[in-house]
Amino acid sequence: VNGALYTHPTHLTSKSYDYIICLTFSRRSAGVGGGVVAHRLSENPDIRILLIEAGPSNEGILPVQVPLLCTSLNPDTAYDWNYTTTPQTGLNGTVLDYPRGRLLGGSSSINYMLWTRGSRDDYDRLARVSGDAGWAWDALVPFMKSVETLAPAVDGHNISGEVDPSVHGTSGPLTVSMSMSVPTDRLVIGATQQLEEFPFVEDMNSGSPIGMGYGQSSIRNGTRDSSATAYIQPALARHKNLDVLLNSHVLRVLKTGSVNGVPVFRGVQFATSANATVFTLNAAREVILSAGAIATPQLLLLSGIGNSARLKETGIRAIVDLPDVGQHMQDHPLVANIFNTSSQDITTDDIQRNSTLAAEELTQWQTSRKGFMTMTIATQIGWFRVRDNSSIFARGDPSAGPTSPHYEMIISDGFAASRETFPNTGRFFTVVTALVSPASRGSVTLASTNPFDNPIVDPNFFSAPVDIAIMREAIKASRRLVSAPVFADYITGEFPLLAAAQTDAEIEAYARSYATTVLHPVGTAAMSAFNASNGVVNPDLTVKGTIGLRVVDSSIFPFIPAAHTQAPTYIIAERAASIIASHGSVPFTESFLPV
Ligand SMILES: Cc1cc2nc3c(=O)[nH]c(=O)nc-3n(C[C@H](O)[C@H](O)[C@H](O)COP(=O)(O)OP(=O)(O)OC[C@H]3O[C@@H](n4cnc5c(N)ncnc54)[C@H](O)[C@@H]3O)c2cc1C
Repeated sequence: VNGALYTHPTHLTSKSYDYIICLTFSRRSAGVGGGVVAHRLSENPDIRILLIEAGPSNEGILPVQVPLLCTSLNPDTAYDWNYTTTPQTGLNGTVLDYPRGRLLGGSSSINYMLWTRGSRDDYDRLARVSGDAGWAWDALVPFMKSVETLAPAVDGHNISGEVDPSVHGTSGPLTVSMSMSVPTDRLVIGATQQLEEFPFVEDMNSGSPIGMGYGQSSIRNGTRDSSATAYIQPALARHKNLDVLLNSHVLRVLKTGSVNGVPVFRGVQFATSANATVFTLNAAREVILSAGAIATPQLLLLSGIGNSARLKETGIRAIVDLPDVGQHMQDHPLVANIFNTSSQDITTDDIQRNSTLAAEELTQWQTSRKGFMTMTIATQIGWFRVRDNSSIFARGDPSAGPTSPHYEMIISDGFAASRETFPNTGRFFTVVTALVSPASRGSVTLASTNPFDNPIVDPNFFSAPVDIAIMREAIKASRRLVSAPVFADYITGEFPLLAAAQTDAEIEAYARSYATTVLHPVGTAAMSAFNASNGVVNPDLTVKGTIGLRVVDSSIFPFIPAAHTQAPTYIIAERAASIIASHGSVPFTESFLPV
């Protein structure tokens, strides 16, 4: 009993599907959002599901499997959409690479695997904004747990006190595990005991993340776990009602009729390349867009769903006037603060420089799934708030509430900067500071009506004054962290770029010169209440003003969670799958009206 994986549209043996998922629908489908939904829906043998992915399979690609090789998957690779941003005014006009995964599993097949859910207040705000109590933290805990199986650390070290098993799942499809131990663990945790400002947090996935704690990652047995490996492939192996079509680029969704004047969108157009044959399929029940926060708004706009006036200017027939499509984009900017060290231990810096050592580590990974290759980019992660009465909040505090941080520290036992040159000698310690509750808003808009042209991506970093002010405070905090007595013999100085930034103005200039993105776009198809005049999707994730069309991916967050965004996306996709499968009390039934 198994589903089928097709590599070309002409190979499809069926033309009849209840649900067509244009990647990311989670649990037995592709991308994070798409994979989860496909997996869950395929548990019902009475419905047929087709998942369409633009990219190739995730299988047999070594850097996709080996955690430490994750950074080699972008930019400009065959598995990356290779988007770039507009020149960022807040970053002195810099154009940033903007990777997104283009293979089965989507960005979860190329990401850095950090596993963070966000805070209680993040989800309670989502519930408030959407008017649906089902999106609140307490209501979502069962879905959070249903994603995960918590596993022991890859090196077998005792993880008691590093994670709270009671907040985790024990039988979900995706494995969450702790990294191997490294010598700097003792220093970072020591600093939490010496400096009140940086308390230790046993488990940052409990809803109250404030503090510094051990990082958790989507890694199973030293190998990347993704929506492809955890959701799609197991569903294909178990259920014959799921088909996956690879190498097929969805061009747009099509209006297939209307009910009482409401347009029905159950058609999907796709092609293998720009000049190839265009195929069309209709879903009996729904089309689910799970193409991620860049491609989902692009597909909606190409389908005539967006700001009607602007669509007409572009030459696209406007069908549904939803001005918020592609607007309100949010992302997390980061600055990598590098410190020189006196380290006498082998670190990832040595592996980066020494190809013989790297080859030995890879051999060790291949034979035993142990060693440095099982590590991702962080050992510890910290989540902190600027004090509430700070003058930088004169125009309001952008965080979701007291359990939500303003900034994050990602600790790396090595040189972890993408916009600075890796020196030939020396060992380093990096405190990446990321702005996790930003007030800036950007956009995704069409560059042309050609679905194969990349859209215009503008995260608009640091356009809100409070954002650069929080980043400045975060950078200062990184200095205070490494000034803890426990680091005295270890940190020997600051990397020159950081060292030169001393006054507030210099620190802000340093941030604008060296900031890049954590790659967490959201908000471009934002959820709002059923009766709201703004927003793109309803609380059940159906697209407003349509029948038969839903979005399940990271674009639906109206506010960016103060977290790395894969876990939040798996979580919303789990609930979405449950809403779809149960046809709940929500007005989902409209989607079943005959066309
Ligand atoms: C390099 C990188 C590192 C990251 N690191 C982390 C991390 O450590 N921790 C974390 O929590 N998050 C991380 N993220 C973010 C995280 O991976 C995303 O938030 C998450 O994958 C979003 O899921 P999604 O379903 O919205 O979109 P995606 O996972 O991007 O899936 C979208 C899917 O749709 C497909 N698609 C797009 N357009 C079309 C089309 N027209 N036709 C057919 N298919 C299409 C894509 O190929 C892809 O498979 C990282 C992201 C990147 C890119």
